[in-house]
Amino acid sequence: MGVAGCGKTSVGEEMAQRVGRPYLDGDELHPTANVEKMRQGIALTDADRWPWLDLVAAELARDGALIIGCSALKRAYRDRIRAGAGGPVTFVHLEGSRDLIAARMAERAGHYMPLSLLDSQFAALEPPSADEAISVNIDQPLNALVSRILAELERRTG
Ligand SMILES: Nc1ncnc2c1ncn2[C@@H]1O[C@H](COP(=O)(O)OP(=O)(O)OP(=O)(O)O)[C@@H](O)[C@H]1O
Ligand SMILES: O=C(O)[C@H](O)[C@@H](O)[C@H](O)[C@H](O)CO
Repeated sequence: MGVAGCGKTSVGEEMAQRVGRPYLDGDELHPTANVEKMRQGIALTDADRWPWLDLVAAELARDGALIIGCSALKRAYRDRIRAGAGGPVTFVHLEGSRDLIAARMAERAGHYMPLSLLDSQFAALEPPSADEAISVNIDQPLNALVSRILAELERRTG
């Protein structure tokens, strides 16, 4: 979880490869209207996000081993996913500064999400506390970042 451009896809795909689990990008579950809104530089509302969050939860209910990338910016969104998943969900927050994420988004080509929406992403973000999620700083190479997450998951779940 985390704001646009924080690394959900990159980290999720790398984690999936390392642990041999499937990865699904939450972006693929957005209704077309949501994608069109974002493409036009209009931030999603709660009403836009609820049906999408329910699809994310349904995927987790279908496969509890799934690694899924989802912004899950607000506490209520995470609660909705937990409730719909019907089993334990571990959130990993990819934390980074606005400047670092803006720089990475500016370099990324071919994505519908415009840099202009980044401030609205940070405005909506309710960072999870330590008892709600694992938080990792994204200012490190991808491999190190994924190793840190896997070590923390191992420490928590054994
Ligand atoms: N640890 C890292 N170090 C350097 N670059 C990174 C790292 N993680 C991701 N990136 C780069 O940052 C950009 C954003 O990453 P990515 O697309 O994975 O983020 P995202 O959270 O999935 O974005 P969105 O939610 O907008 O789809 C990409 O160009 C990616 O290659
Ligand atoms: O909740 C939201 O506003 C959206 O999910 C966005 O975060 C994007 O889907 C994603 O991050 C792509 O950039």
